[in-house]
Amino acid sequence: MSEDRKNRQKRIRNFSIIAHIDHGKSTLADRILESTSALSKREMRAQMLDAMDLERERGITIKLNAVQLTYKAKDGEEYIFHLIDTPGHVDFSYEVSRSLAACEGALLIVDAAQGIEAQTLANVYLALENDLEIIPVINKIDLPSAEPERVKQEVEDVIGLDASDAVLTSAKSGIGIEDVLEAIVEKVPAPTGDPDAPLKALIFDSLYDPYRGVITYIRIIDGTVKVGDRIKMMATGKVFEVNEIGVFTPKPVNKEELTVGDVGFLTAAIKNVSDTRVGDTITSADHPTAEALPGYRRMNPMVFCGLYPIDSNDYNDLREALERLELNDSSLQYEAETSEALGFGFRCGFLGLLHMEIIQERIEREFGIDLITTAPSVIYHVQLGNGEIEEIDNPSKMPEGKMIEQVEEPYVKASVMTPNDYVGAVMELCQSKRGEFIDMVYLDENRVNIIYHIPLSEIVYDFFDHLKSNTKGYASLDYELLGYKPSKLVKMDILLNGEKIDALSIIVHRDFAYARGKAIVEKLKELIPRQQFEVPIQAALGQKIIARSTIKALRKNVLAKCYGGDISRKRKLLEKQKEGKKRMKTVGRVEVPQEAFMAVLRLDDTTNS
Ligand SMILES: Nc1nc2c(ncn2[C@@H]2O[C@H](COP(=O)(O)OP(=O)(O)OP(=O)(O)O)[C@@H](O)[C@H]2O)c(=O)[nH]1
Repeated sequence: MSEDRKNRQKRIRNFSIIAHIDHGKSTLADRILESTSALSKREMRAQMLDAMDLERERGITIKLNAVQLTYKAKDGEEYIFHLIDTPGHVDFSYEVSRSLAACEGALLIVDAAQGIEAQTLANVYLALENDLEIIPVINKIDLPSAEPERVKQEVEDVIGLDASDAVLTSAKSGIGIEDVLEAIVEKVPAPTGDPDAPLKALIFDSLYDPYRGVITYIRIIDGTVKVGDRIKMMATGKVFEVNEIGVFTPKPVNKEELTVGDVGFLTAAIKNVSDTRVGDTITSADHPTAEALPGYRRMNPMVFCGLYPIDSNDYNDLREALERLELNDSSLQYEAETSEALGFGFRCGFLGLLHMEIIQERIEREFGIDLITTAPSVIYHVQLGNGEIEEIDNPSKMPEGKMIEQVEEPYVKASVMTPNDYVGAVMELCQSKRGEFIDMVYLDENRVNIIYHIPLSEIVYDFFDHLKSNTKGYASLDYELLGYKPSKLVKMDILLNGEKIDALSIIVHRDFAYARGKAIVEKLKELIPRQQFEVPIQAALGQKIIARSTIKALRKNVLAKCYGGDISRKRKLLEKQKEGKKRMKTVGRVEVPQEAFMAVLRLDDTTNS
């Protein structure tokens, strides 16, 4: 038995595909699935690995997936592949690292026309950190603008990888797919663990299923696990009995055992997702291993915002929705908060803006709850006169100005790769976002990597959108947290009808406060519909009003037309009004639409200049 396992182990290859967004990762994964006949053509829906609707719509990959495939190689042997999917967006690099820890190799896809982009490099570093064998794949060679030789050279010069035998593919037209499969067999090392040693399995993801409890996605590093075994979670010491074991092909298929090198799933009537921490080690309860795997470093959310139900009766449903989402997404954080303006809601922490938007959309779609979201904020470190340091993730909680000694904000190191022609545009954008120029490195005669230190708060909102539009989509961005630096920051309050609206407060740089305040009150004037009465909008620093505009009163009352007579007509009109109010929240006496809460940050280019 043990011999069989060892023989089988030699034929296992565990790998991920890493790429910059849109370089063809999903398309290549589809081709690999097709040609290892995991699915019949008919079953094969486009982009099978991107299972969730949202992912398909947005064309991005969020959740990790692991598929077992079999491939009959040219040497006549049948190999077992585990393809572990990774997300491609900059917000999710932590999840990339998680899946890479379950692999021995990675296919590095580079677009033959575009060459290396910011996340190509970022992903390579993650793969190197995990000691993976990297196989360069130059994709989209069918494009007229493809320059595979130039891109190979770039891979050698910029990444320092030997690209002489890089695989050339067109995932779209199916060219080079067999070469990719053969390269996996030849270059990715087989797993090295011992099938007879005590069990050591890495949890790289988990998912809550209402019927089966928590489903953990595992990679076996040492030992073997069978149905009926008693297993122990090393972080919590909790013991469970294994109910089900299996692999995804991509359909779930139950198995009797998983052994060294296998990547699959396990259920054990685990009701509480906190018992299966991603990165934890599962071992045998009866023959435990002495040492757990190193695990993952915990990723802290970087962006925070308030989520409030429009209908306050939905509060409990919103709590439930967040609980459910957290089960499958350990990087989501939330805690209850109250706002004078918006009532009861939650302060939530996200990895980035895209993560935030995805969660928000899922709550609205999957749970049917209409939300008001407040403008996202980063965490500020506020040093008080008495030496204490407070961490502030909600601008309205900023202490009074006179108590503050100093405010620090998080900075990131941003690298922007761009064609030469847009260097000016990129630098202008970075400067306008309070960026500090650090370095500029030529990748080849036409492409540059520009490094800036920029406050995270300036990056999170619309930096990426501006970058794309200022460079016609050619520039790419990657960033990592640098640390905290002192800044001249102040809280700006917004008053509607004389009342301070806590959910609209923001933290701004003092030098930009006046321009920003002016722009915000003008924008709010456009966004907030006219009411029955005049509504002044003011921006204030402390007690001092720095900008003001006024929404004029509505001239006509819709009901006035009804002459008090026909009651059903009156009701209809009221219904109609209600429809129009869907995404509004009454704040004090003023009805404020969702867009207004975002408008404090999403302002056009002019605000920082
Ligand atoms: N011409 C050409 N287009 C390709 C090729 N491979 C992928 N594409 C196209 O490139 C676009 C992006 O491909 P995806 O496979 O979705 O890219 P991805 O890297 O998975 O993107 P994310 O999932 O968003 O990270 C799609 O429109 C594909 O049809 C190729 O070999 N040639």
